[in-house]
Amino acid sequence: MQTLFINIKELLQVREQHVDKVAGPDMSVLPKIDNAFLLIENNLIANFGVMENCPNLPNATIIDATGRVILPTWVDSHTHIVYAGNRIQEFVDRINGLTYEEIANRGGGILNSAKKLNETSEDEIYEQSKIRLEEIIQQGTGAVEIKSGYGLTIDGELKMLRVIKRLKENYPIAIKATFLGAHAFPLDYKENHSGYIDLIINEMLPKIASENLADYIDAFLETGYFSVDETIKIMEAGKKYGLEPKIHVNQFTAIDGIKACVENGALSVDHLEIVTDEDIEVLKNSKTMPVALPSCSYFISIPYTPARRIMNAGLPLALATDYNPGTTPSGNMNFVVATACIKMKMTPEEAINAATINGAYAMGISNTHGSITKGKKANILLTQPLTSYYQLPYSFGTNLIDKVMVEGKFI
Ligand SMILES: N=CN[C@@H](CCC(=O)O)C(=O)O
Ligand SMILES: [Zn+2]
Repeated sequence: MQTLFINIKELLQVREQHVDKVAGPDMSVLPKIDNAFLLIENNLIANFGVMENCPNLPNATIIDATGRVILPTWVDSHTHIVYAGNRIQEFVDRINGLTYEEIANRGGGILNSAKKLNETSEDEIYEQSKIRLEEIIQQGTGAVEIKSGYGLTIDGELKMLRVIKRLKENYPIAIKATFLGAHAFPLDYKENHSGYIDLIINEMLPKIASENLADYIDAFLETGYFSVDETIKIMEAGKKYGLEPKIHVNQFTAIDGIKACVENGALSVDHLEIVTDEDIEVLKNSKTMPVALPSCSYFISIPYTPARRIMNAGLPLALATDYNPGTTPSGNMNFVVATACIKMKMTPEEAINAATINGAYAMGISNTHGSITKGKKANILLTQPLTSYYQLPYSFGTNLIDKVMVEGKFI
């Protein structure tokens, strides 16, 4: 089956040669073709170029994209979309002056979600979560990483990961599962951290590995949550089962966690709202992708990740949503890209690179996703007619996505 898009106003993120990520000054380069064609064959990108070279294909389905922009679907490398219920009351409590930390100290926060999750059946969690997955696909996300971490019990964590597995089986987009048992210490282990870490390492991980339920391992490395040494233990244990680390770090405090993550070969370090010069130094010459989550900064009023400092140091940067019930009840990558431009002063080119090819790197799929490259998955966004792609972040409150194609099929 062939689909041929013709007269595309701007075809973005065109990479003739494979790149797995872009860093430093290269982030400001977003290769594009004006007045382009794009040929999809079955589920793959088969060809593209300027309209003068457009092939004549009488059997193809022709789509006239006059005035419209086409780009790869967003790659959201950090979410927690499998959860039960919501935390709307905490949202109002924060408006009334409580901080995220104060709410957590009162038994709210992650423990509040864990209580709800453990009281909810797997089927019900699946039903609630699939609504969010369907929503983000319509908003243009074509690949997503989903974490556990609201179980904090053996059964709860397994339940979450089985829901993620069902989502993987039932939806066409690429999904990676991350085991986040080390998200918070359950109340029973408040004074017995080593007991909970033993539970993760000796009970949860072997079961998860035997059912092949996770691709990555995560921990919330933060003051008041998991220390550097505790996180190192978790990362080392995960790696023994083939789970590469992707770690929550430097959200509220900088405690040399990034160094530990880099030394343990983390694929990504995520949040980075508070970053020291030493943190930036250790990321240089590493394979670790820094990931910024601007919707989280927006929603709970914490600093934005210093994108310019990171990119000026020659580093790459990815953007993701962090969709979760506590700090970011939104999975809209269009909003993430716009907020990165408006609040983090990323250029549209940098933000789109961060939300496509670098996001793909941060979920280990840049061979197949994140750019318009021959042989990659036919995952593309067709916009409404636009002045130019600058309108994507500029008209930040307007839905400019007309159609989403995943693996060659419109969703
Ligand atoms: N910071 C840690 N985890 C989530 C929030 C978890 C929650 O509050 O439910 C995050 O990435 O923001
Ligand atoms: Zn998160």
